[in-house]
Amino acid sequence: SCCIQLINPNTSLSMTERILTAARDVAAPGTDIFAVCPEEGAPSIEGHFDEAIAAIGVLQRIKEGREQGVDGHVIACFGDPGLLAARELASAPVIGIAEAAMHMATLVATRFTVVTTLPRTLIIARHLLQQYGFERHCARLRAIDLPVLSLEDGSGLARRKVREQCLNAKREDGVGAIVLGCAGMADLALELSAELEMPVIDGVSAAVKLIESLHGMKLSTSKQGDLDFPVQKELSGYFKGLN
Ligand SMILES: O=C(O)C[C@H]1NC(=O)NC1=O
Repeated sequence: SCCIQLINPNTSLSMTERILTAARDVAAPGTDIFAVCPEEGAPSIEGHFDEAIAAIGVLQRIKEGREQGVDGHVIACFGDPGLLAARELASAPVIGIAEAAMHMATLVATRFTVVTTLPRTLIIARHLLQQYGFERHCARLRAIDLPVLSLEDGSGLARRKVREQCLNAKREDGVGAIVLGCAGMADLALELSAELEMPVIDGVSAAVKLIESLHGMKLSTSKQGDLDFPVQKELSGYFKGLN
């Protein structure tokens, strides 16, 4: 069996619930998944400032998950905030949903488009493409120009905008796959894949399956080199219990 800690780095409980549902829908029979979010922080993550804030909450939860002995951690925010810091702190594998979705896209298509929320967050996806080495695989970055929490407002507007951008990508971008650039879009992947007749990939599902694969291969985060546990030192104030 495999126990996965799903971390929503933003503090919106409704989003955490929806992310957990999407994860459980694809989990293998022997996989248990539970979801957490930071006690304090940003209700949505829409830029560099929000990412910095969120990373601290992610690290807090990573430490708790390590102490609970989880078999893997998913950082369920498309910016993968705190990913490498989390890997230093963790024993088990840590997978971000952006890297997971991008990897899966390269396995089923030669090029993909990313569809995310606010245009100002496109640079974050661009930075990740550079960091992960996927720049040449990504043909286009698109945004629906709505805030992250518009995916939670029940109006259906965000879903319609995501569908619109996916149709544009299929028609214009010359890509074989689409990556959904927000954890809050997780529940749209299957219906859009069916309607567009092409892989529309959600990072939450992708990350869960990658953790299961790593677990099955008995692979954990390497402690050889730069992802070793953090250098021991006296951390003060809020950070006291982090190391
Ligand atoms: O950058 C985005 O649009 C998506 C990112 N923000 C957030 O609060 N959860 C996410 O997946």
